[in-house]
Amino acid sequence: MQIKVPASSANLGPGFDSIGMAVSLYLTLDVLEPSDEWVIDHDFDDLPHDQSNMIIDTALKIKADLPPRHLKMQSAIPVAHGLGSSSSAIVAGIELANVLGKLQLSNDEKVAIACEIEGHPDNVAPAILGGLVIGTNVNGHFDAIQAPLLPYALAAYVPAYNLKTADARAALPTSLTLKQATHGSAIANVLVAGLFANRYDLVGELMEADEFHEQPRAKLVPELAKIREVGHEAGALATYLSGAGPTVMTIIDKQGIPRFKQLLLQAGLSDPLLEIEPDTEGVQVID
Ligand SMILES: Nc1ncnc2c1ncn2[C@@H]1O[C@H](COP(=O)(O)OP(=O)(O)O)[C@@H](O)[C@H]1O
Ligand SMILES: N[C@@H](CCOP(=O)(O)O)C(=O)O
Repeated sequence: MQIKVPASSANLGPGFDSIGMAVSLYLTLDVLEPSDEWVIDHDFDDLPHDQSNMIIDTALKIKADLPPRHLKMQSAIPVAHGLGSSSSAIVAGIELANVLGKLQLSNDEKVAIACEIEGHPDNVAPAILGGLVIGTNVNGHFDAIQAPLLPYALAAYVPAYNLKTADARAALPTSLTLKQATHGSAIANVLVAGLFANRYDLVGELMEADEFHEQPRAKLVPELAKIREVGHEAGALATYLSGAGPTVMTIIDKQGIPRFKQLLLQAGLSDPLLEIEPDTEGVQVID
């Protein structure tokens, strides 16, 4: 049996900690034979191979008496790069507990559990549900709703350096003025309305008008401003900091990507540019 989990690109600009999109990079987890101890094979130097691995740790948080298995994990999701690698591990762990423990969890239950672990829904909710998802917690429960996807391709600029989410969150202010909070929230509100009204140009403009997190994080990801400028020249709809970075996501017509890539190189930006697209399936179990 195999569990397949998509990466996720969170925030989409002003949707900080609330809006996220599943994207076509995947973690796969092969559930192999029973074992005396939990063992997970993978090729990531910095990740553990025992039950301290986030995938197994998450599964045991949900069902502590799961009998140990030999697992094999492969992932195209760069770790600590703003593409939801930690969330993909959490969601894989929830699904592992769900299947091995025969829990029959609903998607809403998976989302609620994942949000409680991660603390915010904008990676785990799209990784579970697929598509573009908007969520938050209210009165002690998390809820997430899918919104229409933008009919565009995605180009993810992936700098070589890592940026742990915790470090990028430490760069944020602890408070905002009422004016900043209400205006930043209003921008996100109109972005969501624009998604349902197919007002793509307005959505693109609002995606680049975040007032919560991109400015204080700009010093950690100096490429963002330049990529956004090059994106405008290439006719992209929008460019935003993917999650906590350093990945920078550009929403662009597929046929515009080659010229975008060429303009980035001319601007001295030569790190990998991944041509991806939204994922619409979310977490899958493949027998
Ligand atoms: N495939 C994986 N398997 C197990 N743990 C993982 C995996 N991917 C990420 N993690 C855990 O998540 C941490 C990175 O989380 P974070 O800083 O939030 O980065 P990201 O922006 O990629 O989510 C890693 O240090 C590791 O502990
Ligand atoms: N809203 C969070 C999103 C973190 O996403 P990740 O892919 O970097 O884990 C934040 O911006 O801190």
